[in-house]
Amino acid sequence: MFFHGSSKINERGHLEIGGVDTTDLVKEFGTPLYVYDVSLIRERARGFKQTFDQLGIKAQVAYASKAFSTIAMIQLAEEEGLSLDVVSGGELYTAIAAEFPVERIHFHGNNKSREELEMALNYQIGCIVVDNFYELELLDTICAERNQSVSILLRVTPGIEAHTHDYILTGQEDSKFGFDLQNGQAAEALQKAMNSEYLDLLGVHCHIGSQIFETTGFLLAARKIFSKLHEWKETYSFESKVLNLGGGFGIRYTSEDEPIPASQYVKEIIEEVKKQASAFSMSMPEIWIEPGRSLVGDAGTTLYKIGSKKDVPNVRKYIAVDGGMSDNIRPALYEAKYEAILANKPLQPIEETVSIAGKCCESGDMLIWDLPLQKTDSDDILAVFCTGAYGYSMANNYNRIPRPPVVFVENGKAVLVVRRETFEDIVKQDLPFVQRVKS
Ligand SMILES: Cc1ncc(COP(=O)(O)O)c(C=O)c1O
Ligand SMILES: N[C@@H](CCCC[NH3+])C(=O)O
Repeated sequence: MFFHGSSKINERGHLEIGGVDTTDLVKEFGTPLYVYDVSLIRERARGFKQTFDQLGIKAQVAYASKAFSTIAMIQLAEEEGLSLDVVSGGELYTAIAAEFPVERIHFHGNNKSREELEMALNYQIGCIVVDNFYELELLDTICAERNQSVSILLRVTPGIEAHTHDYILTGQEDSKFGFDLQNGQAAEALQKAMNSEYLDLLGVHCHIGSQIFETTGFLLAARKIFSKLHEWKETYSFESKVLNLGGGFGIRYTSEDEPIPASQYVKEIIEEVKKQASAFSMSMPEIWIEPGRSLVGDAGTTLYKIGSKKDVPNVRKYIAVDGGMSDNIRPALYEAKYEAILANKPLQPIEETVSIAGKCCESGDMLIWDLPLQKTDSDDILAVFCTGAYGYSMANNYNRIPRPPVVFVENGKAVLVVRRETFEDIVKQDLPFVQRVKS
């Protein structure tokens, strides 16, 4: 079993995170419960930033807030000097509610609405990452109506098949995202942006996918982009001030995963960009990256209570917990794998192999298949590791299950940063169809 960050087994023989006993967390906040190890998030953020600083490279490390967007998390990103990537009006609203410095906010998305673009312009955020011709024209029109300029990047698709799950690939030619680099669309977008009175084109952006374990894809993307940038310099006298290479750095969900350290991704990317810049006699652009998962993924642990069991003799033993695909849809969506232990008795000998089921009304609502575990009793606490990215942010109310609360732990203190949803919250938006007359 691999323990992340400050997670360890304490003298009471319980799982402890951030200096707080998880059984105490359960007593205070109930289950299911998302627990975040704040010092691990800080460590990850500093790791990225320090690598750029040590190598003297002008950079922005933007937290891709889609991985886990809450006011507290955005405040933490601000404290750590990160920039912020948002992909919707809701994520932008959260950033504004957290009073995140607007000049460090970058707005992504393949179908931003007029309202969302206007919201970004109202707040005068740092940069809009333009994804397609529709958006390019719409943004230009809105800016002209308001006589307001805005900094933009163009999202390009370099035609790279990174090695990851198909659903989280984004840099390939057949993708809904970005302007194709090879077929002339990116060059057409470049000219349109350069001809606009209101769009200040800072450079290009690309994001090749998520949960990527090798640097090859990033380096290949940098090479392809540079060769285009060189062409664009010769043809259009365009020089990219910024090169944003996105996020996607892989993390260790299970002991089979072997991610490389964040610093290595960054060092290799920098080396390649330097090499390309010098080969084409171009000036070194500012490098931006957008990690999401690698900042928060392994800092999150979900605590569940064990409930019902079902033995299918000679086949499998199902053990159900009080959450499931409503708080972690990743196993159902991507066949994502997780590791888990019993937080209240992790030192007891492993006695059986069980499969952890959620409580939703779906056969596919399975959190972990074939997990070696201690003998369980009802009310034992199951801790599933590495749920910090795309867990809470993709949580839903399927079966009208309230979303769990989020607790930040650090230096022996626990702070509730998202309260548990209630049944009242769940019906809050509902309106009656039939008006009941009170007698
Ligand atoms: C444009 C963009 N930037 C950054 C990210 C963050 O990716 P990850 O969480 O894998 O670092 C994503 C998600 O894949 C993305 O689409
Ligand atoms: N939501 C995905 C990653 C997609 C990232 C967004 N472009 C996951 O849980 O792994």
